[in-house]
Amino acid sequence: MQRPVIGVIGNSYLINDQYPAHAAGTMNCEAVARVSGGLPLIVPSDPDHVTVDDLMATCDGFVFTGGRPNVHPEEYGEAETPAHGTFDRCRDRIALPLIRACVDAGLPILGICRGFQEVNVAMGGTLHPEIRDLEGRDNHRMPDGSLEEKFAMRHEVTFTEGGPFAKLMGRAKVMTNSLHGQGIKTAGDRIVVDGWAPDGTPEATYIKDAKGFTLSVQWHPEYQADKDAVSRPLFAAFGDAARAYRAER
Ligand SMILES: N[C@@H](CCC(=O)NCCCC(=O)O)C(=O)O
Repeated sequence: MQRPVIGVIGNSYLINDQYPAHAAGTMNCEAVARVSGGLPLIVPSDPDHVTVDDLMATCDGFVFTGGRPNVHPEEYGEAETPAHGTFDRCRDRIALPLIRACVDAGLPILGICRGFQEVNVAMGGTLHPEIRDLEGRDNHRMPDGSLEEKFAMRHEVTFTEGGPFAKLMGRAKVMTNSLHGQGIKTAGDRIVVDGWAPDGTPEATYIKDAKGFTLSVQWHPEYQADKDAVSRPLFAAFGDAARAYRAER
């Protein structure tokens, strides 16, 4: 069977501060190709170029990747403030309806960092603009330094005993990296938080009663996914779900 086609939801960049480009991190495509066994297809996140129907007809799964710009707070009914940072309204306009359509259709999705936050907002949840400013919460932002230092293990994540993440990982606690400023404030409809950082920040979710794969994580499993004992089962299970979806349709 042909490999499942995995839409890798991209971000907008200005190369050399001048040349507009749609791109997705190489690590995401490597994880999809090497660990999920899928064909990575980078998606330009702009409703002028792609539609939800086009994408669903083409792809057997989607990775909603990380990205610096935050989901616009209007998407969850809050007014914009300086704390909300920068936005990518084009990605919001594709990613949020695409997530809802995939959940309805049972098409597998994997949310990563910004993608994890998008899944929550798409289902009606809200976000804190800056979790390190909250009482008792830690700084989860990306550290300075080399790529190795940025993606180094930073904190434990504890999963619900017997939940899908604990079953997938074969253990209730794992170590993860951490490269985000925002976090889930209220969980959306059917969003089940299944893993937490030591400060209580939600780190792993799934969508209750969804027909397809819906696991999402606040950390970045795409970093060295083929070598990492936490990333590997996640991308492998996502690939299995996309293969099953492709075989069925
Ligand atoms: N904007 C959100 C999400 C953070 C996130 O996805 N970080 C990864 C950035 C990787 C990149 O620059 O491509 C937040 O800060 O919470």
